[in-house]
Amino acid sequence: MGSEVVTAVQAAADTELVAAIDDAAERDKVRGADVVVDFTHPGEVMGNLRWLAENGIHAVVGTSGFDDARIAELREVLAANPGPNVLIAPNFGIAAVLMMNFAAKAAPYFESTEIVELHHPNKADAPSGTAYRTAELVADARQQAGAEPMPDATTSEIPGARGAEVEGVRVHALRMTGMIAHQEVVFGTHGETLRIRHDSMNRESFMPGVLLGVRRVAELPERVTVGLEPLLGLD
Ligand SMILES: NC(=O)C1=CN([C@@H]2O[C@H](COP(=O)(O)OP(=O)(O)OC[C@H]3O[C@@H](n4cnc5c(N)ncnc54)[C@H](OP(=O)(O)O)[C@@H]3O)[C@@H](O)[C@H]2O)C=CC1
Ligand SMILES: O=C(O)C1=N[C@H](C(=O)O)C[C@H](O)C1
Repeated sequence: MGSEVVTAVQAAADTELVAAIDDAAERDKVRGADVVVDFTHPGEVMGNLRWLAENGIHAVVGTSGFDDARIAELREVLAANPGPNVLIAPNFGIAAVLMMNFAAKAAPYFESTEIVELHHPNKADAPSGTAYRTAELVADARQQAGAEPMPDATTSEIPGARGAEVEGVRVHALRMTGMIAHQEVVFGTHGETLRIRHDSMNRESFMPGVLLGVRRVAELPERVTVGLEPLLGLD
């Protein structure tokens, strides 16, 4: 993803590349940048964001691994360092953002919702950040609608057979040679099912969203924004 960002930033007429680094020890090279784009590793990103906040640099983050606890920690870091904003996008694909938005809209109309995400086998984390965020959005929409818990009679299970549970929503992760990034949100109710599917065919597809974030992060009203939705008029 870092290489794709370098290409996209260099190709855009209104952005200039300051540096590209792949090691925390090289952070000094990005001093002077207005914005840093972070596609690193869930275990590294918080250290990077702390350093950027302390050095007054806006951050556009694609790295996965953000749960509520991390967001709360980040807000505390930013409160102690006035100035820069952080935009965290679980997925920069515009169609992926729409898929999550449509899933949240559909969720209250179905008894059951489960998420299947499919990625390349080099992915370090499971479930994907996109699946995690989708589960949060679905759970929130169901809660606001007063939905009952989803029916599930499973009493005997080989661990993992029913996937991971994120806020009551089951998430199933596949790692497959030949895949890039894909997700299907499956809804079921009496006599009807609905599937909302998103496919990323290449890594270039994330770049319009990344550039949108780079251009707009400084003007966001919140210090920490999760999701591209406000930049797309979808919030
Ligand atoms: N939001 C979105 O739309 C998308 C998000 N992602 C997410 O982005 C993340 C990265 O994905 P991907 O590019 O495929 O992963 P890669 O492992 O291919 O790349 C990560 C890079 O970050 C480097 N790195 C590790 N630590 C640091 C650090 N502290 N500072 C700077 N660089 C560092 C790694 O170096 P080294 O190899 O030497 O460790 C490596 O070059 C994942 O969490 C993934 O889920 C991916 C695609 C889209
Ligand atoms: O690692 C990836 O490839 C991707 N990571 C993000 C995620 O965890 O959701 C976004 C996209 O799915 C590609």
